[in-house]
Amino acid sequence: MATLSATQLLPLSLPIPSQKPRHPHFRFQSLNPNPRLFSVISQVSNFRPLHSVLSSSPITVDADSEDDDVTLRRICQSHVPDHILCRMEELGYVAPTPVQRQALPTLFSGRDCILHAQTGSGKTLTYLLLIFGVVDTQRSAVQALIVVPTRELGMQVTRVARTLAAKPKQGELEQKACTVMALLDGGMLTRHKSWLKAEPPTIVVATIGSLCQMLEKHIIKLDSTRVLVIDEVDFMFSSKQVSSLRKLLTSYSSINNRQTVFASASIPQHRRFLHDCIQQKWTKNDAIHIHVNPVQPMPSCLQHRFVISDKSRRHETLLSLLESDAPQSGIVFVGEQSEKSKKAGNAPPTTLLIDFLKASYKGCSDILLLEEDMNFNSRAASLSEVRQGSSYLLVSTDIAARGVDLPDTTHIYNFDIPRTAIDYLHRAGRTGRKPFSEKKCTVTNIITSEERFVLQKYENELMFNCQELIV
Ligand SMILES: Nc1ncnc2c1ncn2[C@@H]1O[C@H](COP(=O)(O)OP(=O)(O)OP(=O)(O)O)[C@@H](O)[C@H]1O
Repeated sequence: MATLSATQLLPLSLPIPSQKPRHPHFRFQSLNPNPRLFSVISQVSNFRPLHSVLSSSPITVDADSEDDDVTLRRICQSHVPDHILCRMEELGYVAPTPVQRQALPTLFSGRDCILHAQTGSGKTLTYLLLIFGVVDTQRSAVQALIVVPTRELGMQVTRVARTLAAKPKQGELEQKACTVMALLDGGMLTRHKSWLKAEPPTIVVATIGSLCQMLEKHIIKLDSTRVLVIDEVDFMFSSKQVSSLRKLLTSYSSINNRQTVFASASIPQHRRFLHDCIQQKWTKNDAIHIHVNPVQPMPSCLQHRFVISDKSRRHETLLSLLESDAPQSGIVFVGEQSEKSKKAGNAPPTTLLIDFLKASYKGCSDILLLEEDMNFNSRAASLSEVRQGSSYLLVSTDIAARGVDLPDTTHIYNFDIPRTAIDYLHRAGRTGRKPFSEKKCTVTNIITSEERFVLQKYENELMFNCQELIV
């Protein structure tokens, strides 16, 4: 069966970070920079999974059963309507990913949950299955709310939800189809207002700005909301909109009426976060942290490389990398333009790079740009072109680093080194997104010799090895 040894369910009685962990196994939660310890951790935790020694945890998760053949249908059977399960299988979701296997039974039990699992591990389907299990499509009210950081991620989640919720075939069921509204920055809020007034959708996928506008004007009501999901929760709490988020969690809806789910591949200081969730009443007291594969924060199918290049020669270095890799589909991440450079009237680095690639790289006809400064329509056009194309090269800022699911991406290039290890994890996680595939995907960093120590720091924090490549 799949190794579930690293699965760790943290119960309420967690030590807050300033305290010494109550149980020595808690040390496995931290990202240990020592690669030797990595194997020790695996062995020890194999020997004694944490949740098996924590008798205070009232939840037994089915996912740890010795059943290799467990299917998503079996896990969801008595919770999710059959037509959703059929649709799910038609879409190819048959076997559960580790996070689905581990989290769904807990979610169906009604507990608030922090879903903490690798990029591309299937967290979206996990919380959507919970939602489909809870909502009653006969009722005309917003019963589930999913909050996302960007319009791009919102469109993607909406698309998956709508695909799963596709109207049951005629005569099959008398059930009304589940309606899904995308209430996202850059959308036509007047149209949404009329829709919300006429017949509220069952599920709303929203960015916090647009949502709060609707809440302040009392156009959207959350009294009937039974599930609230905050996706990319660590990013949301570190964004400028944190006060709106707090308000949403405590004033606009109440923990007693809803089940709260937080999801991300990175939750720094997760024990403190869980503690805060309970203290601040963002979740109920028995909220649980489900951490899948904590000893390996990034998918194992990723190969990491670096190339040392002079700043002034990075365009040429990237070009020779592309020519030798000939990637089927890739994303090139470029850092944001500094304020100083903007004030000096310089062209953005993304524009300079895309112009260079269009003029000199012949390996791909679809070279596209995605960045914050583009208008929403152009951003949507870029992404939909990328989704339709069989081969693409997307030049993007970190706007594409969180949540965006382009499963065919085989290569990531960090043209500029990410600012933090967490940014590295999310950029790298735009590839290796086929849960049951063994196919290797590549992450390549173009760095200066001075930046080598920064990359080394990320390697230690995220426990991966980066091989030097000479071009
Ligand atoms: N059970 C499954 N079987 C096959 N594919 C799956 C399954 N669950 C999810 N997927 C696919 O895995 C990919 C990644 O899923 P998803 O976008 O939910 O990842 P995520 O965990 O939210 O990642 P991130 O942290 O990067 O946002 C998607 O293309 C999705 O269709």
